[in-house]
Amino acid sequence: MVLREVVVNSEIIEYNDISGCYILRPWAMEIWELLKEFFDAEIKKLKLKSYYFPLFITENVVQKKKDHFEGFAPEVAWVTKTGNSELEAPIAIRPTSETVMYPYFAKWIRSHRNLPLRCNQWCSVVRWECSNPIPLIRSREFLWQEGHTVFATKEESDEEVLHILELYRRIYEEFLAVPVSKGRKSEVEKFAGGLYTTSVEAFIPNTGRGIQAATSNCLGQNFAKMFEIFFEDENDPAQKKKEKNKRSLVWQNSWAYTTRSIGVMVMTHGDDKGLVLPPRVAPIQVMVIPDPLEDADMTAIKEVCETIVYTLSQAGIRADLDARENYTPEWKHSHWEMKGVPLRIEIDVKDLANKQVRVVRRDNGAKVDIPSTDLVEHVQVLLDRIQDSLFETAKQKRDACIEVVYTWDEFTAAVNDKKLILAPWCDEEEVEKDVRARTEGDLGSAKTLCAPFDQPDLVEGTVCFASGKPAKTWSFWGRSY
Ligand SMILES: O=C1CCCN[C@@H]1CCCn1cnc2cc(F)c(Cl)cc2c1=O
Ligand SMILES: [Mg+2]
Repeated sequence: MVLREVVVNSEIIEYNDISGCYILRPWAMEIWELLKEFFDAEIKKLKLKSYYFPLFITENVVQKKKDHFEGFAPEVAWVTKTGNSELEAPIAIRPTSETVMYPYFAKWIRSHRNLPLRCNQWCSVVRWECSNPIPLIRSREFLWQEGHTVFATKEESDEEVLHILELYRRIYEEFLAVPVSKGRKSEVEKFAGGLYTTSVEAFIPNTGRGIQAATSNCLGQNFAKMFEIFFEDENDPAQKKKEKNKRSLVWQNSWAYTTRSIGVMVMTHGDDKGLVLPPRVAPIQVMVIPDPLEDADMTAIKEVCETIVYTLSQAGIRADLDARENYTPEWKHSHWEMKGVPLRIEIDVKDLANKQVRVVRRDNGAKVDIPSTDLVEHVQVLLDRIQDSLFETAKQKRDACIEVVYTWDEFTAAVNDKKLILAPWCDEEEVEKDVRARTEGDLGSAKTLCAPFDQPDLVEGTVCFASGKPAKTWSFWGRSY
């Protein structure tokens, strides 16, 4: 089932009249909140502080940095009037918050005692992209967190970039059960204003496209120069000798993940019955459904169901009961399968008599009768097994798509076979641009996804698949979202 159908049928998304804008319904927001709960707790351990900066950016601020943002100008949405009166100067809606935040970082940072400054905000951003919108994957407004941190030294900055990247890997692999590759973006793909960009990259086997899952940038001192963010570093011996107020430029990072993560999960695990939710992000992990025969004692069955829901909930399992009388059990089974609920518990009079329940797994359809005595342990074991099985299955599928190539012909064949390509590369920008040009097609061109930190051996003398020059690094290539 295609993404658009799954997200609507599973009640994750409702389409809205503005193209590229979507309503996130509870089934999406509860997943987002489970991810946020984990990530926010982790960054609070790193002493990140919560901020909220304005949605609006004055034109002169955006124009002042226009050289930096010139490539993005077409995506910026502007407010030009209120009521019937034109605004004197148009106001931009934030597509990202560097230009909103950094003038204040410059104001707030005077000495090294103000450092590190660690700012995170949970908000939405607007990017009026014109390429075809895809719910959750490419929308004109999306939810994200954006972390913006400021350090006195490059070492602190480098270390945090990787710490945050590991949190993003955990979000995908431990919660969404999506395998991702950590790596470094090429000079062409990196955040233009930064020093280097690291990312976690996912891959969608069905479409054969890579997708950037989250990004963690080291900005170096580039934005410090642009926004004049200095600090007086009494510890710097050089400053002792020179004039008192010799100041140093700060080192900065910025990092984000978005509601795109939910879309990647849907595409990774969905099947022809609809959504398949990894238990750790399932708003409901177990749905209890009474399965009465005609003249069954409904009250007795319902009581048992309510006790089961209560017992599971007390154990911290997100369980619910669907005892609606206006729907048949069969309707309910397919409804909750469509919504991807990991486990279904069916109760009928036979189960009542045998003091057991029937548990059905959403991921592989397995049915098992378990005693209603040690139900909690059984259910928790099953949920953990589903979580691991979804990840392992997705990892095998993704790994089966990886193709190692050494020549141009092997490369183009692999692109057409919708593979995730691993190729030795000379790491030259011009060569990457050339590959993109030469692979242009109606399905889009191939580009670098990342140079994985986990590098295979690069045998001496290996040449770049595209240029024939000495290869410097292995890189993932492919079509992408
Ligand atoms: O990736 C992150 C982590 C969180 C904070 N931001 C950076 C860079 C974002 C790049 N980027 C991405 N998209 C943009 C769209 C725009 F319209 C404008 Cl004006 C700027 C940008 C832009 O800078
Ligand atoms: Mg963009």
